[in-house]
Amino acid sequence: MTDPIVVAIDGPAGSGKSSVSKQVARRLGYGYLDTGAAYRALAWHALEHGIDTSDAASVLDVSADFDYAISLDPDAYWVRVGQADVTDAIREPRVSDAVSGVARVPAVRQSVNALFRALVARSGRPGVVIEGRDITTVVAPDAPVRILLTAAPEIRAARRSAELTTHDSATVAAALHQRDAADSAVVDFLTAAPGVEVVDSTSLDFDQTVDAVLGVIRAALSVPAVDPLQTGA
Ligand SMILES: Nc1ncnc2c1ncn2[C@@H]1O[C@H](COP(=O)(O)OP(=O)(O)OP(=O)(O)O)[C@@H](O)[C@H]1O
Ligand SMILES: Nc1ccn([C@@H]2O[C@H](COP(=O)(O)O)[C@@H](O)[C@H]2O)c(=O)n1
Repeated sequence: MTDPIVVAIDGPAGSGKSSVSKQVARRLGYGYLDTGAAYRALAWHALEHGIDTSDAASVLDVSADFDYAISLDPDAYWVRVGQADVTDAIREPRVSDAVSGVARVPAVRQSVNALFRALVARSGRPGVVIEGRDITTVVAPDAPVRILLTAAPEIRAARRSAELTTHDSATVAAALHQRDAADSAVVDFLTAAPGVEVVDSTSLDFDQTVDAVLGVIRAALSVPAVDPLQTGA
């Protein structure tokens, strides 16, 4: 079997990476791999064990019994740690606040990156849209399609705030920007590496952003502008 086509997408928090990538994967019949979910699940696992995620040695310790699984099906997305379905739990603000500590541990990054490559290779799909922070530069630097998905910081904060209606918008915005600052000290996802196409969704709605990303993919892969899923054929 041939290796799947890899569409690599990076970007800051709230730029639309997961929602847009999932929809793009659906439209192309590709798999969808959310790499942030692995870091979030490990942060959740560490919190369950009462670990301080800013302590790298403790994070490494707890990662030894981290039994992680994720679905690459964009229509049936789930994340598990052992027998626990953590799909929703890993989106909680307490996990978002803790995740950067986990993600800055080099041994953790190496281990999850190897897992991501293995998941893509055995996906059984013609292609996989894989999104995160270092996909275009570290995980899949040779991918035929590499995109940096951005949006103005205040727009990203407003979109995230609209999702987390139980939290006040200033708190949500501060947490999002703080996470970006911590994460960007580890990997650069704010500037496009050479050969990476920028899609700025600041003044695009969701469907327009999906179309813009599909346009970049089609141009890179020389795929016709009309696909069967889009026309309902
Ligand atoms: N172009 C867009 N216009 C309007 N809303 C959008 C657009 N793109 C994404 N959204 C919405 O913004 C919110 C954040 O998007 P999403 O969760 O996909 O971002 P993300 O980059 O994966 O964030 P994080 O890195 O924090 O997980 C979602 O509610 C999503 O539906
Ligand atoms: N390739 C990646 C992906 C994610 N991270 C870290 O995980 C956190 C959660 O990611 P989301 O995409 O779900 O927001 C993120 O804040 C990073 O700390 C990463 O380091 N590399």
